Amino acid sequence: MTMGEGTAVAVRNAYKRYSPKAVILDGLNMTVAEGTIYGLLGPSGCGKTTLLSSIVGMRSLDNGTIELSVKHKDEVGFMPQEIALNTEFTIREVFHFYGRIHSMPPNKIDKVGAELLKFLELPPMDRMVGNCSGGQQRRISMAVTLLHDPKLLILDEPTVGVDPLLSNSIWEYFMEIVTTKHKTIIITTHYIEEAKNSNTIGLMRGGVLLAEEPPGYLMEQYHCPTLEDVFLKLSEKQESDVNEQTKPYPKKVRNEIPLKSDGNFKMERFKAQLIKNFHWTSRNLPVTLFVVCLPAILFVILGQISKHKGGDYPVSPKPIVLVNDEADCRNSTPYLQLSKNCYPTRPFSCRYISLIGETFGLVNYGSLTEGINAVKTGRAAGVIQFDATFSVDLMARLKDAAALNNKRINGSCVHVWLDMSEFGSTIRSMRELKLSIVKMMKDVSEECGYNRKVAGIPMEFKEPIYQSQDILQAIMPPYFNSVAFYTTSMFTSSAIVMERASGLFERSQVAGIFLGLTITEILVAQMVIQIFVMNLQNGLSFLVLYAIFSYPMVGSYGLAYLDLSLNELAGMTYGFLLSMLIKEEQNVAYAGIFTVLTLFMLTGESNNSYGYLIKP
Ligand SMILES: Nc1ncnc2c1ncn2[C@@H]1O[C@H](COP(=O)(O)OP(=O)(O)OP(=O)(O)O)[C@@H](O)[C@H]1O
Repeated sequence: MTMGEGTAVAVRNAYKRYSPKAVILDGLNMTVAEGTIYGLLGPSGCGKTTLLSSIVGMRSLDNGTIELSVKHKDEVGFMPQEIALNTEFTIREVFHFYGRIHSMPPNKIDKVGAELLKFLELPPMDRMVGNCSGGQQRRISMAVTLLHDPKLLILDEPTVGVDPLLSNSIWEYFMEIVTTKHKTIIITTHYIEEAKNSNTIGLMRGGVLLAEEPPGYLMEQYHCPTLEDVFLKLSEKQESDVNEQTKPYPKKVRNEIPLKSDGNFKMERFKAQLIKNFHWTSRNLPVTLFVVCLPAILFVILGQISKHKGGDYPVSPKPIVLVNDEADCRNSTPYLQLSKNCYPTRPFSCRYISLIGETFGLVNYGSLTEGINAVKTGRAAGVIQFDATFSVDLMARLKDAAALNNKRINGSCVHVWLDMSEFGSTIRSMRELKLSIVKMMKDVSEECGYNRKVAGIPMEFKEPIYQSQDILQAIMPPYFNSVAFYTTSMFTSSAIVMERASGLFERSQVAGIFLGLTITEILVAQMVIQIFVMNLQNGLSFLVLYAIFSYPMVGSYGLAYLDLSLNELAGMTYGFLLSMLIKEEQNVAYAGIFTVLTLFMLTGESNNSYGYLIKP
């Protein structure tokens, strides 16, 4: 198809549907002459926005063609129905963002911006967009559309919420720029009266244009005093003309977006996006601080624990109940003769109690039932019970375990019942209890002339090759990585999703950002900010971990930092992916939580603590 001379927009045989039953454009034809105002009228939901967004290349038709006399995105000004502005920005910042995208020099942006401000009766430049009224925000949106003086203006309901006087002067302005500057304007409005000022009216209904003529001509031809009456008449005619034979919906074909932008990467657009991201980051200080400080705060908490408890999880603050049927260790230290050469001075149960007394709070109970009851009612963390023959049986076990019957083997055991509901503290308790019994047996063996090592379990853990046996040190890298991955992915995805939610993408798409080639600009600009925030986060965390809490660095600081940064890069990439796949902000957050929990639970990051259980 070739467009006729003097035609600004030609839509031919346009088909579009969102579902097989909801056909929005049904073979629509539209012709907009250059240097005219085209008023597109039709009932709510008839597809006006769908048509306009197809013209500017935000949506693609299923079938049909669109041709424009302008070829470049810079030559189009699109005002979407939503306000589509960053509410955390001042009016000046908004003007400069869009001005830069269109390669306007800053002084020109200020000059034109000031004129538009005056004409559209807007508040001062330094007012936050979010602090402007709804009507003012719409007018800022219109100012942004007019700022770069585009040849083709596409305005979706520009005069909603504007008082009649101002609305009148806006229309006068439109008529003036059409005449003096040969601009072309397509406008949708619900106020049919004001549409009379258009050069051409397109009446849209049922996926087609019922008529496309000058308003005066329409009223005259259909003998109607108002455009509403014309519309009513044509609608009735359309109803009666309905052809029972429904024509098949054409096959979907790939349509070229009619507008092009300047290559893959344009410095001015990149700078605009970067400055905008920087403003966004500084204006959303709580989010930024959350991202920067979260790992450091976690490390302060973990660091406090490790400082007080020798680098381990603390044991429960609740006491452990002792039920000692062998001896009352508080009153006497009875002499104990176990063999001819061996005279340990105290019963083994008392020696063991002394050892564990350094770590646990202990309380003596008379019976096992009472002790168990104390645990069940939350007054104690566990019960330890010794049989009356504990020392004798344990000594016999040391000398010749193979000769013992079950009763004596049982009598040589420390019986332990623990409340396992507090996982972190319980694994520490189990470890302490096990280490103490091994230590006591080794001491006794030595005292009785045996080799110390015989008393231990036949396994010896040497210095770890990687990581530490200290649980808090061992869990730190995976914790750090998980938090860093989560915060970077959330920071990236929420920045993009929030921008999309406010409709900014729609407008910037037309201005040349996003879609097609210039996604590079968005990615790079986001990466620059993200890397800045990431380094703040890492620097603060390293300071807390290694300078304040003096955590040992087993490897190299450089490699640890690099590892963390790569992990954050993965987080950032994942954040981009989430923001492309998911539209709603809160769903992105849910997806992020789901991912991190899944990674944490299934990839072994949390398994450090399980591994700890089997260490002696
Ligand atoms: N992305 C989408 N997915 C599914 N349906 C959609 C989508 N966008 C629009 N629609 C539907 O398509 C129809 C046309 O919508 P459109 O926004 O183009 O109408 P409109 O004429 O601009 O309406 P209004 O005057 O109220 O703004 C509506 O029924 C709308 O619900």
